[in-house]
Amino acid sequence: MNTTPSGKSLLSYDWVISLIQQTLSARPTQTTSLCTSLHRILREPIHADRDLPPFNRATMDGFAIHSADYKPNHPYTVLTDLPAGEMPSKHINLSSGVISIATGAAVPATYDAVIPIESATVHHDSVQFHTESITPFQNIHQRAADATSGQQIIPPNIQLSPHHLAIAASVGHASLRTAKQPRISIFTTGNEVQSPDTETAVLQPMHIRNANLPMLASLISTQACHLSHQEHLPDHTEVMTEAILKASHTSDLIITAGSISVGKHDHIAQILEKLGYNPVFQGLAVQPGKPTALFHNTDPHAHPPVLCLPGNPVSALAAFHLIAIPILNHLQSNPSPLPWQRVWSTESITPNPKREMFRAVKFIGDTRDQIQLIPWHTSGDIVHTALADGIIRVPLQQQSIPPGSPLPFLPIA
Ligand SMILES: Nc1nc2c(c(=O)[nH]1)N[C@H]1C(S)=C(S)[C@@H](COP(=O)(O)OP(=O)(O)OC[C@H]3O[C@@H](n4cnc5c(N)ncnc54)[C@H](O)[C@@H]3O)O[C@H]1N2
Ligand code: MOO
Repeated sequence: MNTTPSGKSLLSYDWVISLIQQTLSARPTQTTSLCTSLHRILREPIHADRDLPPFNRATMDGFAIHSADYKPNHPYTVLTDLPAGEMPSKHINLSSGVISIATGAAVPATYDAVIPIESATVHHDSVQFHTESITPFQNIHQRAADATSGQQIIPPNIQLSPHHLAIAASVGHASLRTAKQPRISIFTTGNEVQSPDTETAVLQPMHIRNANLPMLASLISTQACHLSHQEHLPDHTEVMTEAILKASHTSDLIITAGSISVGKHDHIAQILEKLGYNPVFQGLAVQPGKPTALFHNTDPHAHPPVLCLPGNPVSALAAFHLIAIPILNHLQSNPSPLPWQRVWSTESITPNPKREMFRAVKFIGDTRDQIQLIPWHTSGDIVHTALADGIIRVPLQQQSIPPGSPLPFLPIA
């Protein structure tokens, strides 16, 4: 049976994703100013407050004309010049000639076409055009062509990009209703793990430097959330308990790395259980990332969920992409799926028949859909990811996967 050493069954990755969706609740809604709304999840539909464009907009600098009156090389009187943002004087009889018009100006109702300046020869207040014929509404972006007043133009629950802010601004939203971003605390663990700035000469032979803290903190910065705290903890239950309790006040999710396997010095699960936490899942049939666990508390208002990533840096990297990002998306009701894409293997791959394998790969050639495995030296080897473009998902199966087979690929941040 596919179990952890403590006898619990390992859950499939897909099952764990559905458990996340069933167990965690989405964050509340708040109002954010337009300029602070970038990358947040929109929680309201945005409607056009008037027709878009609101008037027949000239799309070229040139001359506004009534198309039915058009004759090539005929001299037309230029009645006035119309810059964007202005109206022609009411005293001008527009049907007695054409007007010079700027891109972005509202074309008066008398006219239904704009001839670009490049097709015109101007002589004082007279103009002739060289084009053979013109068509109604040429070079005019017609009123309501983009949206009619009241029409929904951005649906709710999408992640806001700069162009969404442009759309919202154009219909008069100086602020938006968005999902509150989760505040995240990160803890790495381990007495052997020293600060990255420890000098080589000072580092003990049995010590290593902290690779996970900068990696996880920067991964958080790629997501729509707020890093409220980051700290390295020794393998000391009281210190770890205190730190987790303290972070509970300022976090909507706590992420730990390490100390979650089955060894004597792996304390996190027992600490969480003493604090009233229960596992949502603990142990996945994946490699790397097997010990990954999610705990939630019987008192979720006082104690945020805790996601425990394995300490091995490649496991933490993979589990962040595979598990933490779906959790962060779910907390904000961001329905975006992970950006899996299909790639083709250029070599034969031997799957793990008990655990779905996730492996670092790099693209071969320019098409970015042919991949090569990067040799794997255990999940402790972060060095092998240096040239990785992403990870592939290798299905659970006995038979080897022949070259040319399609596989799901997830880019790494
Ligand atoms: N008897 C068993 N032992 C292990 C099992 C198992 O099923 N039975 N699972 C293995 C797997 S798979 C993994 S993954 C690791 C995960 O263990 P932990 O999450 O408890 O992590 P640690 O033991 O604390 O550390 C593992 C490894 O990673 C290094 N590490 C930890 N933190 C950092 C850091 N911040 N920066 C760099 N490297 C770090 C640590 O020194 C260890 O070498 O358990 C297996 N064992
Ligand atoms: O799950 Mo561990 O992350 O396989 O090495």
